[in-house]
Amino acid sequence: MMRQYLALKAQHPDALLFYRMGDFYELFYEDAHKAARLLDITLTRRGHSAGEPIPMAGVPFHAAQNYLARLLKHGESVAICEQVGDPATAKGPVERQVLRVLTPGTLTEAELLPDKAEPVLLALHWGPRQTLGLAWLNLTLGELQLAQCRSDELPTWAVRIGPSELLYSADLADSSTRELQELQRQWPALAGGTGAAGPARLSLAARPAWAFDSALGLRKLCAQLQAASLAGWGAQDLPLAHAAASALLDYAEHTQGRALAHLATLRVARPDELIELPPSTRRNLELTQTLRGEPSPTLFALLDSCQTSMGSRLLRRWLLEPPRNRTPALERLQAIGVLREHLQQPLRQALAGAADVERIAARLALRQVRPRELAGLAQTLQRAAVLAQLLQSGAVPQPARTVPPAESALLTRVAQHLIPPPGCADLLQRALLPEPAAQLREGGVINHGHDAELDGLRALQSNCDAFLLELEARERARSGIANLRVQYNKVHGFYIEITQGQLDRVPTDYRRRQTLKNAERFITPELKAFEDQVLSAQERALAREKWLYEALLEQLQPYLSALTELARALATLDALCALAERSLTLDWCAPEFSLEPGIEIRAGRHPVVQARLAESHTAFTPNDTVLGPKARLQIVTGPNMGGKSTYMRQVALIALLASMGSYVPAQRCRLGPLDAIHTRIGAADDLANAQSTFMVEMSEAAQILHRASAHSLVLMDEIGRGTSTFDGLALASAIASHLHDKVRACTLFATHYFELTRFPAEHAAALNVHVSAVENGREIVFLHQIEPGPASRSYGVQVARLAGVPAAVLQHARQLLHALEAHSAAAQAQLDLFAPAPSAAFEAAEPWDTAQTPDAQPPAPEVAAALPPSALEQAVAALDPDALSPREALEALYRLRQLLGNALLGAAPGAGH
Ligand SMILES: Nc1ncnc2c1ncn2[C@@H]1O[C@H](COP(=O)(O)OP(=O)(O)OP(=O)(O)O)[C@@H](O)[C@H]1O
Repeated sequence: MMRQYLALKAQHPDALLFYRMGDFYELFYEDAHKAARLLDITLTRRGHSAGEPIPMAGVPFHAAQNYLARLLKHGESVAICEQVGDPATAKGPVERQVLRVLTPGTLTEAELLPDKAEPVLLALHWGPRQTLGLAWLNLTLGELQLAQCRSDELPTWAVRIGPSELLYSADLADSSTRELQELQRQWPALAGGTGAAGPARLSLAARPAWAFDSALGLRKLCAQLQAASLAGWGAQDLPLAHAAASALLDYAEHTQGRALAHLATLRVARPDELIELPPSTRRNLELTQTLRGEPSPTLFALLDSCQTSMGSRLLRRWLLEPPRNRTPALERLQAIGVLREHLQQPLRQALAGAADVERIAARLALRQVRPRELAGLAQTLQRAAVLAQLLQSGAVPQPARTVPPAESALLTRVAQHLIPPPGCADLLQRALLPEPAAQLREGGVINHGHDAELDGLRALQSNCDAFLLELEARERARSGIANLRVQYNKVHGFYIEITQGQLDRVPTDYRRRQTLKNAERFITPELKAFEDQVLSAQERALAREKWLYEALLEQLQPYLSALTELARALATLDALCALAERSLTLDWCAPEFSLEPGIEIRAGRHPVVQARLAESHTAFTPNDTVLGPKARLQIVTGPNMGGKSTYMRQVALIALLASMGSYVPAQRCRLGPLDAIHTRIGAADDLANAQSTFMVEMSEAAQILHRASAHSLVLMDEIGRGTSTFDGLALASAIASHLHDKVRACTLFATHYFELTRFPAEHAAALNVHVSAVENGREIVFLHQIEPGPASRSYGVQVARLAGVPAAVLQHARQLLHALEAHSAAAQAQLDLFAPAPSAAFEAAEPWDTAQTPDAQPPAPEVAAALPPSALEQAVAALDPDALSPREALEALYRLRQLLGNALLGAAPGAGH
């Protein structure tokens, strides 16, 4: 047996081998040690090899799923080895075979996968001159994609693809191996942004160098797609990607133990087709994970009111892969518009409870589908027919003012694909019991009336009771033993039981089977013959059911592509209905797109912050944003906690929602072309990688300066904070200048450096805005309203008070602040800079209109001097100190203070100097 084990293990050196022995899967040697450690199961020993005991650990086969899920979560692969021979007839160990290899990137088992996760397998092939071929496979969707890029772009592509497992050639150059190891090490941090709900670990699997063969890859792809060339897919001239695909397909087939019948879609991914959302953006905007790594509260958690996991998975892809081309978004918006009007409710009701047809179709193709999954499919096909009808006829009460569903090309296509392939549902209903057993091995799966032979065998079993009763009556009459009983148990089969007192009346043809204390058990030739027939009927019925089930899977294969389309239509409809529902519930509006670069948002809200505030019945203050070629950079100032980050993030979230084709949390939104959303927000220390806060901050800033374009949206939150004031200020100014002058991206630049509020004075397309706050005695009240002009104060000490800093420290800080303000020449200069700008300028800002006036800047000191004197100034000028008595002087001082108080409270805007 160990020889057999070692031979099988040699074929799967990288996987843990689950070796089936009776009711257990056993692991030996190193595998046993690893499993004992990862699964917390007992390590035992069995027999000896070369004088040493063999380490062994095992898990019961009926509970294996749970253990498998845990191993896969740790990024392990598992080869499942089953007994395929008949123990009764085997000489030596029963024949065993590895029937399936479970790896993180090739899972299809619903019970081993989180509902919303999609495992992706990625293969890489390095070419000459730092080039890289990529091929990746989503086995659930049956979708294969190819791309070629520069090798230094690997992290960006990896984040976009979100693989659970990565294949590379065993003879990879050292430098590339190091790149891969680096990627694997950083993966938990990067994966936080991928939205990959799979393992946070990236499994690396080395494959033999010969598996990466370009010509072979091309042949395999053509064979898979049943085409003579890949030209139709635009994938003919991608030799590096073909080499990667060759290893990918080989590995996928190897793990599934069969060809991938359902894989019929190929796509070539281009670097510039999607709006770039770098890992930092996905993380900072908390798209699918909070900064703490939790799934909620996030934008995706708020959006996902889907009724099915297929819908949720598709919605997640829409969110994380928004295309630059606006056509898909426009189609979705149009469909949402129709659904909002009249169809959303009944469709959502019909969608609830639909089976995961996407995964079922994949598992059907791989012949791994279970009976209950097929029963679920049968029901869902009926549902899909209802949905198609609802969509096509709009068969719900139509309000007078509605657009028929046909107005949406996308809904029309969805409706067509929802019509179940003719014959498929019938076949399933005829072949399967309405509630089949969970496992085929127990029987009870195939329907009555589907197969005459099975019906005959089953009849034999069910006629059994009648026969036994009849036999019992007959034997009682023949022997004259009134309490004679015919019975059955698992160990002894059928027998006739006679109590001790009656033994002398036992007929001569009875053969003794067993002796008990008070009774004897017998068998007769007739009963024996019956037993053989019944027991073999049971076995034959089970074998027949297995055969019929296999035949059913075969009959279903031609429906695969239609089922995959139907799954996609269900997912699309579900995701669209969810977006329609959200837009109604949360009061969102349809965005418009424009060819002019820029973003215009009226009464925009941060959807997640708003939802969180709503829980405590607190209102969210909506804000406007106007960015365009003539007003492309906003310097955002204001007190800590004032709402700067919220404001900046809401702009990015609204732009992203619009780009994915969702309604947006605003009263109006117009969005120009967008190629990327870059963010530099809050420095997270990367201590594990020995990078300081400042280093992280600067490398993120560097990436943005290199990658952003005039069509990008850039959020910079407090850049330069991590170093000394002068260095930080100098860097922040230089970065803002570069973004403004060279990159020309739409930029929101939040800063606590008040010196930067002078920036707009020297840069035509920059303007100051600030979040407002008012002081009420020593209290600070945040208004969260974005207003034109720079902030006048930072309120740091007040915020520290809110945060519970001890009173003595606050008092000390206040004294220091006064001293600093009084003695610093810089502080004097700042006072002029902080004066509010004329408010009219912001109201008028209209980047779509070239005549707008971003140059509405805070008045420069010399301009201020030209203004008419204020009431306070006039009062001071009118004083004649020499002519005042001490008492009059005191009264004058009180009067001046009152005038000063009025000016500071803003009784006369613009006159506070
Ligand atoms: N528009 C708004 N309406 C209502 N509440 C808001 C709004 N914006 C922000 N808030 C509230 O204020 C809190 C602080 O906001 P935010 O983190 O954006 O401030 P900040 O100015 O970036 O602070 P800091 O400078 O300290 O980073 C938020 O958690 C939210 O509760």
